[in-house]
Amino acid sequence: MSRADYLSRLRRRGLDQAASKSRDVHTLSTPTIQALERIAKSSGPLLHLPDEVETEYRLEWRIAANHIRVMLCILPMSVASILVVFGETLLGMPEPLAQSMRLGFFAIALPFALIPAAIGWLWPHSPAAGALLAVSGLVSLVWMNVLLAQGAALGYPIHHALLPCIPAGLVLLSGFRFVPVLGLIGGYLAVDQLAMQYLGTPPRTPTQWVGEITLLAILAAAALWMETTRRRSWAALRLLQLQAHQDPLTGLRNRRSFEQHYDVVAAQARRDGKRLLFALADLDHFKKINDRYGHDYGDGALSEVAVVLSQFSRRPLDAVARLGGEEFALLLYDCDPAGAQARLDALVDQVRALGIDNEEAPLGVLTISVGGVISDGSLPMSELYHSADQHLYAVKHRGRNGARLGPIISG
Ligand SMILES: Nc1nc2c(ncn2[C@@H]2O[C@H](COP(=O)(O)OP(=O)(O)OP(=O)(O)O)[C@@H](O)[C@H]2O)c(=O)[nH]1
Repeated sequence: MSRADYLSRLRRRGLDQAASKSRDVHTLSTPTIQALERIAKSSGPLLHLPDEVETEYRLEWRIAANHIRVMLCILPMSVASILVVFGETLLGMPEPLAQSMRLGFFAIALPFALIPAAIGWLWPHSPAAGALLAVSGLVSLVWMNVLLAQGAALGYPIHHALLPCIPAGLVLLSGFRFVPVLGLIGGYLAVDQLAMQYLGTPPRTPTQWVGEITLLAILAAAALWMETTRRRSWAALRLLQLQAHQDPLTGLRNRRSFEQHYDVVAAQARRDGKRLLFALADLDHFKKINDRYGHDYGDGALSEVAVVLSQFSRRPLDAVARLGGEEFALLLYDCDPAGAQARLDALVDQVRALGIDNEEAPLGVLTISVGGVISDGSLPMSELYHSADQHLYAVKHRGRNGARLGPIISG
């Protein structure tokens, strides 16, 4: 089964949630890492993140900004509802205008603000809330223009300054994202022109125009600045995250990242009644390599073994890590004993087949010893580690270059 097929099957079963919870923070391509490094140091505007991480950035931002966006939808609407309900008494509005205001507010503005707020609350991953808010802003703008025209006809002029409050609010709700903000400003100006032409909104004075255009330009500049700063900090944070979870020599997960991943995978295995393979792999006579060929050669050997190991981690919930020194760990989700034994044997064969010189070792090449256990996810990783280590020790004891799989263990 190809990786794409497997991913779509996972999605159907809802496992992708677990995979994304334990996001493979260390698996970014070298060009992406280099681009992130450039962005983190750059002082230029509008930094474009590499495609590999752009979606991740947007998703994280959408989720992080969600609560505040929901609050921003609800709070101004609550204040506006008071003004709208008591418009006649508080603002001395003529009755027909107050009536249209109430109608427009409860039929258009309020639902158009509350529905996106609810969508954002219930489905924070979805981009629908943002899109709906933009539509809601434009519809509210048309409604405001109708009120302006009606106010002028009734001799109760409503100030034009109320109009740019709508794009200003939307810019805030968009989290000052530059491209959507430009779209909003364009939409605002278009609705404005159409309203003047077809709804009879009174034209602005030149000073009003200057004020309005200046405000829109300030909003656009603020969005550009915020978006650039945010992208730069995100790139720096992503690099830090990468370093905190990655072994610098081999690029594999480090122990911390592996332990976090194990917790997620174990919980998923318990939920789905699946088994997982946990294996410890330790290079044989590695000290002889360092002593005979030097530390750099040893480092190269570790990197090559890491490449072999990473090929055994094919599914989204699988993982491979360098726990320290010449010790590696492998975690395979949904693995039965026969499959597990076959993979561990293949690992041993493939490391030996690398043919990395180790003249002072019995076989003349670098080999690996592996101890593994299968569990149902009910045990903490420390117990699997302890058990796998005993099997690994047994392999070392009986001459190395082999794999031993223990019986299934559970809590
Ligand atoms: N080159 C290099 N060597 C490392 C690194 N980390 C640990 N080592 C070396 O790995 C060697 C481990 O030696 P031992 O623990 O005696 O294990 P071994 O020689 O592989 O013997 P067995 O495990 O019993 O087969 C030591 O010489 C460490 O210095 C590293 O990052 N790079």
